[in-house]
Formats: sequence, structure tokens, C-alpha cells
Amino acid sequence: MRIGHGYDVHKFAENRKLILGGTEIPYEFGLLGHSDADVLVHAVMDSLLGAAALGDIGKHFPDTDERYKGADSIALLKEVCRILDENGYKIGNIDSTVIAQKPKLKDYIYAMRENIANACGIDISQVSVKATTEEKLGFTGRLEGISAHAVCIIE
Ligand SMILES: Nc1ccn([C@@H]2O[C@H](COP(=O)(O)O)[C@@H](O)[C@H]2O)c(=O)n1
Ligand SMILES: C[C@@]1(CO)OP(=O)(O)OP(=O)(O)OC[C@H]1O
Repeated sequence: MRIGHGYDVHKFAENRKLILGGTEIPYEFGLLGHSDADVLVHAVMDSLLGAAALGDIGKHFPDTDERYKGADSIALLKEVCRILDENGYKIGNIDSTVIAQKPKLKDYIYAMRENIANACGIDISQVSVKATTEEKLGFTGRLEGISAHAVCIIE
């Protein structure tokens, strides 16, 4: 059994969709990135790659590579899960926290869990997504961006 941890941050920008956990969330700002900037899925991918000691998303999907411009992070997650499978690993469970002052995410949590579970070929009960604010403190509190943490167990 091996444990993994992932962390990511993306800043808010105008004229971008807000995609979290493969779900489009209505909000006045989206997140800036080379890909769709799905900060939650990025943290999940880094936790899985970390658990397997197989590097990180920047190694597998460089932000200098045009192939990943505007990439659907759920498709990248499928590729990470294929790499884990190829290396003989199975996912035990994933837990994650999105840190966002706004928007309220509770109505989208189930859809995010479902998208992540489907991409990984696991049951939704193996995927947890939580949300919290930082009580208006720090860069998330100032509405500058969103961060996410993820941990996982692989076997
Ligand atoms: N972007 C967010 C942040 C929080 N929630 C939900 O609200 C609860 C209370 O958050 P606090 O930061 O005030 O502790 C939290 O446990 C989440 O259920 C949310 O939906 N979206
Ligand atoms: C996901 C990738 C894909 O090019 O691009 P970004 O959306 O910029 O996201 P980041 O969290 O900076 O990770 C780097 C890249 O792997």
C-alpha cells in the first residue's frame, strides 16, 4: 500500500470557464492555465503519480507542449490512471479538498466525484471531494484563485 499527495493552485481570470472536477461551474471568473486549469483534477493526478513515484503532471504533460493547450484535465486523469494500471497499481481511495472563497461548490460535489471516479474506473464511494473557504484569508480569501489538495492510497 502506498500513499500519495498532490497540491495545485490556479489564479482567477476573466473570459475563462470555471472547471472543477470535470464540471463546469457557473461563476464570473474561470481559472487560468495552459490546460482547462482544473485545479482539483491536477491535485488528484499529482497524488496518484506521487503515490507511484512516477513524477508529476508537469513531467507527463508539459505546459510547453501545444498538445495540452486547453486540454480536458479529465482526459489527462484517464491517462494517469492508464499509466498506474500499466505499472500494476490499483487505486484504494482518493480524498480531496478544494479551497475556494467563492463560488459555493456543494451542489457540484457529487458530479465532481462521479467524473473523477469514472475517469479512474473506480466506484464513486472511493472518491471524496470536499470544499472549504479560508475565511477570507490569504490568496483564496482575496478571491485571487483556487487551490486544491488531494491524497490517495494505491495498492
Ligand atoms: N467554496 C465552498 C466553500 C465551502 N463550501 C461548504 O461550506 C462549508 C463551510 O465552509 P467554511 O469554509 O466556512 O468552513 C464547507 O464545509 C462546505 O460544505 C462550499 O460548498 N463551497
Ligand atoms: C496541466 C498542465 C498541462 O500542460 O497545464 P496547466 O493547466 O498550466 O496546469 P499546471 O497545474 O500548471 O500543470 C502543468 C501542466 O501539466
